Amino acid sequence: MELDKMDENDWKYHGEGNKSLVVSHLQHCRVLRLLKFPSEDSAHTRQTAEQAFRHILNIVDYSKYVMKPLLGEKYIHSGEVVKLPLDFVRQLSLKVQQERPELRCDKVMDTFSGCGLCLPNLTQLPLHHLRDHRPPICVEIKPKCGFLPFSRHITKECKRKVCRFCMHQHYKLANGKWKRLSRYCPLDLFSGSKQRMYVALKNLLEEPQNNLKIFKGGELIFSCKDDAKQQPDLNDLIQHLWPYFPHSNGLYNSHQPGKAVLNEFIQVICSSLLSGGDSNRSGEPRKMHLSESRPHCEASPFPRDLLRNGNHGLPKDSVLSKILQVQMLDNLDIEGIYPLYKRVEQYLEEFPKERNRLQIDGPYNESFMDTVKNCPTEDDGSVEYAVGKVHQYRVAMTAKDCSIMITFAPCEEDEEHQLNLEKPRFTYSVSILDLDPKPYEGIPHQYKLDTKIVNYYLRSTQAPPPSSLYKERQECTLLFHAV
Ligand SMILES: O=P(O)(O)O[C@@H]1[C@@H](OP(=O)(O)O)[C@H](OP(=O)(O)O)[C@H](O)[C@H](OP(=O)(O)O)[C@H]1OP(=O)(O)O
Ligand SMILES: Nc1ncnc2c1ncn2[C@@H]1O[C@H](COP(=O)(O)OP(=O)(O)OP(=O)(O)O)[C@@H](O)[C@H]1O
Repeated sequence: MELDKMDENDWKYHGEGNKSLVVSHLQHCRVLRLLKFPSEDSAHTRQTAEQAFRHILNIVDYSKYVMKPLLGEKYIHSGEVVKLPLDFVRQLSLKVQQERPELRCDKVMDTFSGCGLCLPNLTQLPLHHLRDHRPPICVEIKPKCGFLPFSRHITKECKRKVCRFCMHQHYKLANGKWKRLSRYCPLDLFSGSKQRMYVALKNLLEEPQNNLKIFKGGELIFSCKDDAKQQPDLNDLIQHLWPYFPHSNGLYNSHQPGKAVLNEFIQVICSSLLSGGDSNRSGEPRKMHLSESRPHCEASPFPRDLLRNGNHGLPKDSVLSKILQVQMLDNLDIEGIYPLYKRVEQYLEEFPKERNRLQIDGPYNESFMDTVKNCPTEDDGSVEYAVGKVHQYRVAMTAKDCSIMITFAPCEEDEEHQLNLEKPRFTYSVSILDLDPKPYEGIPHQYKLDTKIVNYYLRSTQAPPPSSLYKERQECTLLFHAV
């Protein structure tokens, strides 16, 4: 890719989140990730190219020196910062505008700094794997927080029983962010039990929201609809998946062949999420167990009587286990972190120059990583302890908001990295993306949001219904029983 010969016609819109917009190259397996800003915020126009460059460099350093050592080399692609011609970025911004979903248009692409991040296109597989005519399928999952908080600082008992994702659903529905509740529960996905993972993935397929996207040959084929009222088309997905699971025709006596295809598809996803674990002497994968946290969320639709105390847990080096371990660096919960944040703030008010030494805004290097790894377990009242815990919390927040990309394609018998399934065989790769640092200044917002989510959940699930509704409830108990 020659940076001085960039042509917007070589790129197309690929996707976006809250903070960045991604375009993919038409020929090469590359994407460009460009930052976005609130459209009403003209302040970013004053951000110098130098500051923007530093910002993106911080993102790369954080991925390289903090997240990579914690999550494992093999899952992370940190990318490189590139300086792009301003004219190219402006033309690109105009070109992609019509493709952007309406709900993301509250922000505009950064067309001022000329800085971007160049990464491998993870929805594709490197060419040498592609001996088959069927293009790779890529499943992107944003799993969110996979454990129940266990901190002694928690003041609301429900946080120990119902996971943040399930509680947050009620708040999102009330705010109009989504039109239907998702039945996905992260604790099921992170359980390591194939049954529970199956249910979690099935629920993601039924209501993907922003937690599931599927690509075929790099093109998005399944996600939440732009019009949130519409449900995604599972039949359409099945049509796309048929050629990858041809023998599923024979399963289920062909009564529900579509169901068999989805069933196999889910199994492939489960296997890749659980793969990568090393084995102990008897060949059994080493497991990670959640000793500190209750392993089941009371709001999950998974039937309680099917919960067994079997030896589940996640294989130790699997992508899910790696992410969960980093998420669990948040062992004080926001309720325990907020007072420590205030301790740091007070200290910085007195000694503003200490901000750099304490690496509040980076740089994200080995020394930052040392503070994260070697933070004392007991509070000695020092600012160092407070900063260490705040750093750990922010790292955990990144892991709670990252995405996993599983890309697989049919392969030939002798290829490495095969999923260990009877038939068919796939070559696959698993990566973790969106590993940006979460801002230190975001902590007060997190504290308020946590209170809102919990209070809203308690009000919406425990409040006595309005009197007229109550009458109806008594008359039709069968229809209105609590879920
Ligand atoms: O707070 P949450 O759990 O709602 O997470 C936010 C995400 O919402 P979600 O609940 O996944 O739909 C949110 O995602 P969406 O914009 O809703 O797709 C962002 O990922 C946000 O991170 P950032 O501010 O862009 O760095 C996320 O904010 P952080 O809390 O990770 O900073
Ligand atoms: N390296 C990559 N290869 C392929 N697709 C990518 C890559 N990086 C990002 N994408 C796509 O672009 C989308 C947006 O990217 P990303 O999640 O990094 O945005 P974000 O704005 O940081 O997200 P968030 O809303 O979580 O803050 C992703 O959901 C994914 O589909």
